[in-house]
Amino acid sequence: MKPPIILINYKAYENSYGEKGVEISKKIEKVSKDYGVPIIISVPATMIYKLSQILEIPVYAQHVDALRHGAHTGAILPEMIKDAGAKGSLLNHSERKIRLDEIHEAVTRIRDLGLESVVCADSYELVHPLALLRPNAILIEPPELIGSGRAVSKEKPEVITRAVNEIKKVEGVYLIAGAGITTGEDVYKAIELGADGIGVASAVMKSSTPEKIVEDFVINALKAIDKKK
Ligand SMILES: O=C(CO)COP(=O)(O)O
Repeated sequence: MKPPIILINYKAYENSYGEKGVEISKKIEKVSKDYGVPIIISVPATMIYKLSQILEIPVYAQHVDALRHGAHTGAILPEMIKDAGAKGSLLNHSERKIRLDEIHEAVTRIRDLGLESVVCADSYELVHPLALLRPNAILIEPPELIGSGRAVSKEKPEVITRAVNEIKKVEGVYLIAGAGITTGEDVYKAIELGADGIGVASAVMKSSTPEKIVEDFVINALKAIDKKK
């Protein structure tokens, strides 16, 4: 059975960068190693190099610009995140949306560079069309539940089940679910509903004991996967 996918999006929370960013990342890596479960962290662009140097878990960017080398002030190109040590990037997050043609270009360039992409979808209807672009995974997240503490798996389980049906139309693309994931039970439920894993931000980034939250998520993800066997 393949391991669950756990993606922690640091966003721009206070402990997403600097010494605090290093500290939380080391704690997350320890849980990943203790349980043998890969945990992806998507970090601010300024932290990619530093964290890639000291960690073995996959470090992702939170966004890339689908642009080529040239006169683009402030741009973050796929080549730049690769050079900094990133293994991949999130794309099209609700808080950082890009156009469909930009998603297509970014996914293709990221793949050509040997990196991975996780494309966010804010409704299940977009899961199939976005999966046709062949990212590594789609992250389904109803925007109204993001940061709410009300988990998609409990509040809108039908979004996950419908997204799971959509992803089946395309082979080899994983489906992960996020928005409001707070407890181990939320994680268990998401995987029970058919997701390959979860995406999370605030429950981890705003916790005073993030390692305990992540451990609880991992234990429950493993339990849910085990039950599916
Ligand atoms: O946007 C998210 C992950 O990308 C989810 O955010 P929350 O876990 O804070 O709801």
